[in-house]
Amino acid sequence: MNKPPQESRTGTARTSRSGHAPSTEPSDQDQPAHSAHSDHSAHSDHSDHSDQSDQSAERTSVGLGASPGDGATVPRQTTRGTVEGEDGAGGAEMRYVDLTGSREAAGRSIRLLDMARRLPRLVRRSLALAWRVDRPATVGLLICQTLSGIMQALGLVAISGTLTALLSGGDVFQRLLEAWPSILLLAGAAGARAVMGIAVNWLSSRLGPLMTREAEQMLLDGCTEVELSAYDEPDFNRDREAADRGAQVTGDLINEGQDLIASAASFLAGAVVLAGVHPVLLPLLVAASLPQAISQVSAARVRYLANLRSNGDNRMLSVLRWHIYTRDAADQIRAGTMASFLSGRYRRTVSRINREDRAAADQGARYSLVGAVCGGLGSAIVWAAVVWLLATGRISVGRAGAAVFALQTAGQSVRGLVAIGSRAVRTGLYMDDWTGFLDRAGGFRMQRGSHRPEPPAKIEIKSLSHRYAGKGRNALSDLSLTLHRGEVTALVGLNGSGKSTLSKLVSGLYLPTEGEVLWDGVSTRDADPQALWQQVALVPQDYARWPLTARENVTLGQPSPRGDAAVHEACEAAGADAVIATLGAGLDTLLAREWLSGEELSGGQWQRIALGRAFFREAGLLVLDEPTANLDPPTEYQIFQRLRDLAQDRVVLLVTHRITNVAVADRIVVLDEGRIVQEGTYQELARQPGHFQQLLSYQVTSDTIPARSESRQDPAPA
Ligand SMILES: Nc1ncnc2c1ncn2[C@@H]1O[C@H](COP(=O)(O)OP(=O)(O)OP(=O)(O)O)[C@@H](O)[C@H]1O
Repeated sequence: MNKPPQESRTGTARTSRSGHAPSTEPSDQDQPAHSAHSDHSAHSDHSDHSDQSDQSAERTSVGLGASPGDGATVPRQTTRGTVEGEDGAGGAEMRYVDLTGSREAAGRSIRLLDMARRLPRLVRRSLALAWRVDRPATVGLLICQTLSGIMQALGLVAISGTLTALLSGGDVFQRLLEAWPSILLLAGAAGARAVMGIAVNWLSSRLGPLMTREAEQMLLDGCTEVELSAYDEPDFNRDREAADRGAQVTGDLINEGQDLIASAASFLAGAVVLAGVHPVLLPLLVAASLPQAISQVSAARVRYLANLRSNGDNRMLSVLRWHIYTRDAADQIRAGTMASFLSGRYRRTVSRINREDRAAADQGARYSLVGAVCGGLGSAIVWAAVVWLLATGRISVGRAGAAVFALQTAGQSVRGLVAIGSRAVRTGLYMDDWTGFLDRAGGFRMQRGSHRPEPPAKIEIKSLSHRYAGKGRNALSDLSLTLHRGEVTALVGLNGSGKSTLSKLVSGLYLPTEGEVLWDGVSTRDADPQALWQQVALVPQDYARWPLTARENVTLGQPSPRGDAAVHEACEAAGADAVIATLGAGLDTLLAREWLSGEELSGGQWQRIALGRAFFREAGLLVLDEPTANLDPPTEYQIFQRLRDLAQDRVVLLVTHRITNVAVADRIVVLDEGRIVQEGTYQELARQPGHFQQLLSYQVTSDTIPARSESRQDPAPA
């Protein structure tokens, strides 16, 4: 089955076989909501939002997430330590590697103190990113937020002043006269706060998406800077997925940050008023809010951990969705009558997630209930204290009124602080994954030399061995070979003998685990990778089908100074000119059928475009890995005829199973189990007993296949 995209949301990295990154799957429905918060004191919706945010973060990351092909998928030990067999066939169901170990530990550390410790770092980090994407908006947001906080504090002081004046004894007119400055202040502060609120919303809804996109961009840039071998490492894939999820939620931090500041401001205002009424009230309020705060943090932790546990399943859902929704496998799902099998697996995965969610919801509700009961008792104590202070004449009626307002405001803000704080800390855990990945690029950042190679005259492979990450045996062992400019070298051998691996090592895509690949005497380790790849034209077995125009598919976005003339020349050499001629808008045609005005090509037509791509590139090394697998015989013939011309000023490495075609090569290298077992010209090897002769003997020709009339046992004539 075709691979799901590596980057389904952004559609940027490796593409599926069709090369069409699913532009909408699963992005739209799963995008974290960057909702503008119109009322900072309305905390009741936060937990919902945070849950959605967690869920969506999980799902969106999946799109980007590992494909079955990138090493991240293995039958998985479940949390109970067994391999689950739920596919109805008695076998182990494919599950993503449990990626949650270290993160689960981190999640368990969400405690009140830990939260308090992390918050300043989080605010700093989100401000730094905001500063990076839009400085004026960041400054504006900070100013408006601070002013809004001050207005809130002033409003509360004004309420207190108004109540004290109105509820004091004496003449009503006199009381009103005393109260009006406070009323004026109250109205002014409320008006100013409303305006600031609008400005804050405007600026944060401007900043949030910018921050998320910048975080994504930084992640994409980070990914292009890593060694190709990183993709073979489960750790890298795990960290990259986690980082992607982190990038998704960076924009949320701006909302969380502003909610935190708003809550802190209203708490401060309430605290100032309360402290003015009587010194015992504030500590009493904080103590009374503590149980509820602890229960909220506990509930948040339970939700976070449940999300972590469902990580792998969410990823699997995304992969299944990709295969079920998109056109890539639609024919095979139908012809293979797989629909009920796939949707059954989807349903089972969903029910596992539902189980986790339900358990978390039940547990969270239990915590909340205990918190609410304790909070209720705490409130009763605080209110009793106010009544007692009033009854014993320790505070006046006016002050008691002010205390009531202040208590409500401060109490609500303490709860808000804790709720938003726990959400922000969860966001911060995701963001840690993002920053950690960027700092280390998953530990695989390319660190090669600075030598800028010219088109190579000679590529020497010296005592080279290569072993892929996590593999118990070498893909290539102790291999030595020299490739020359002007020569076509063909690599032949059985499946898995190491041909593609060798071509990737020669191209500098991989660095050998032992030995060297020397381009004119300089190791690929010491060359600037970008400069080296400028000299590589590669047609891999699985070439990308970019959802770009035909022109861009050939130029790869790097046009020649000769313009379209060079594109047409390359296309002609690859037999792609005939393909271009059939396209509605010629080179401007978008090669993506699902997209508006796009056109779809056949497998062989795509292969011609991929070859045109390689011929267009003015590179010193041409690597063709099974370049004609999908071509019709005339085009295949044309390509092999062209190869000799192309080899005149470059090194050509050809990987093919079509043994009869390798006659075009100057030299044939036969690989078996990662070792060179034969080397020579076609004529030499064809005469020599050995692997090549065996391979040659399997080529289907009219001589080797018995004719139908000979093989058929015709009934004897009557
Ligand atoms: N990315 C990878 N990670 C781990 N192992 C790999 C990877 N790519 C290839 N291998 C392994 O390396 C060995 C050589 O693979 P390679 O693709 O080079 O063979 P090949 O000769 O090109 O095969 P084919 O003729 O089927 O294309 C195989 O055992 C394969 O499983």
